[in-house]
Amino acid sequence: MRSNTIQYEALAEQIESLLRDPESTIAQIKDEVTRRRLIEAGRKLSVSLERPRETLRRIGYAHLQLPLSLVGVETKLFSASASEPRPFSIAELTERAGVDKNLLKRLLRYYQATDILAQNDDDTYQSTNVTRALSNDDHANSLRWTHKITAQGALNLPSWLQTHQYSDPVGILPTAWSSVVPTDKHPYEWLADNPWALKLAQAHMRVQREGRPLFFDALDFQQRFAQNTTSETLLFVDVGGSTGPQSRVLRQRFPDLPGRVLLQDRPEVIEQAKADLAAARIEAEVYDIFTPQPIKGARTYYTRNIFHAWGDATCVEILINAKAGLTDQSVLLIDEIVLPERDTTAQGAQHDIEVMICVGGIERTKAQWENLLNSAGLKMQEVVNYDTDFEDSVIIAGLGLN
Ligand SMILES: C[S@@+](CC[C@H](N)C(=O)[O-])C[C@H]1O[C@@H](n2cnc3c(N)ncnc32)[C@H](O)[C@@H]1O
Repeated sequence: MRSNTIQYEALAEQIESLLRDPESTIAQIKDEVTRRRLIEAGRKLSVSLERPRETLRRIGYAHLQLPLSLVGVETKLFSASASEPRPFSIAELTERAGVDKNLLKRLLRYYQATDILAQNDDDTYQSTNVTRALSNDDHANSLRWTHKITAQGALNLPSWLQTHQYSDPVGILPTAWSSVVPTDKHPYEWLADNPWALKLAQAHMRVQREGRPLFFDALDFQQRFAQNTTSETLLFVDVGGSTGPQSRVLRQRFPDLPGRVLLQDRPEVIEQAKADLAAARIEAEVYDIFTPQPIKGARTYYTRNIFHAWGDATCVEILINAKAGLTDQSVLLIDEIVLPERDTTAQGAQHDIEVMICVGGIERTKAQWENLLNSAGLKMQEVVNYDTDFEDSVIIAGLGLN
């Protein structure tokens, strides 16, 4: 019945007409929900129409995307072609990228065929939204991180899981990644010894958050946690806050809110970030989450993407240490993915595998979170989902149910 009413040829022509001028298509789609629906529907339709050999090609050649993208980044081919909104000849790109002309023609053929660059005629190419996305410094560092770290572990995952008899690798060291890197240190210790990798990791974390909503968008921080404060009130303790993206947002959104904002992290991170943080009115101190929280009675203790790096027993230890700071007036705000029991998004599931590979971590469901909190003698008060694409949520926990 349904197949009689749908005109598939007309539908294909309609989609092709959208692709003839992608820039104006993007400009015409005004709302984010429709844009996301089109992306998901297009992706799922494409997979569901595949014949077996097409499935094999999609999966079997996926490994080329990352290294080939990195070649375009490192040669500055992408940044050169995205520098101006006009076509570039192969001769011009050869000069800018410093790549042999014959090699460049082969690379450009791959980039055109995989929609990374658009080809205008035999000899000219022009940037697209994809080329522009790959031209940004943080994005380049995120690709370098993925290439050097996550991809190595991902390629090693089948044999690593087999070696571990396919047990759930939560909290197991060495991880799939560190088993291919010459170190017996925990990945965080290894990062501390390798500043080049720490820089890439921080760029990767920034990029992952780009354009995504924040918990501040779903919760009125001032209304909920910052009534009747003075300049001495400890408003927000950003535990494992890295370079302080969230503390900065708090200061920017509530510039006149009286109270202190304090960021805690490992020594090498604090050393690198403290001058910048001070300029943004954020105090910084070294604190190890494996010791009891020395700051007592702050309004909020905030952690983002900390617990997903650790197994359950370690998380309970960190929570018990966090509890040492809490009073009845305090809450713990745990900003992490909370996976649904069914129909998880690809983004949420990919993050789970990424933390498994890199640090032996796990993204958890609501029931798993509640279990962890109860084991540490804490109560889950509320879970506020603020990004359905990534399953991002903030869990509000405390000494009691409130
Ligand atoms: C995935 S990053 C999250 C950073 C930040 N919360 C954010 O969301 O952008 C994890 C952070 O935990 C910090 N960390 C790891 N081990 C720690 C420890 N033992 N004590 C304090 N911080 C730690 C790392 O240095 C890093 O900044």
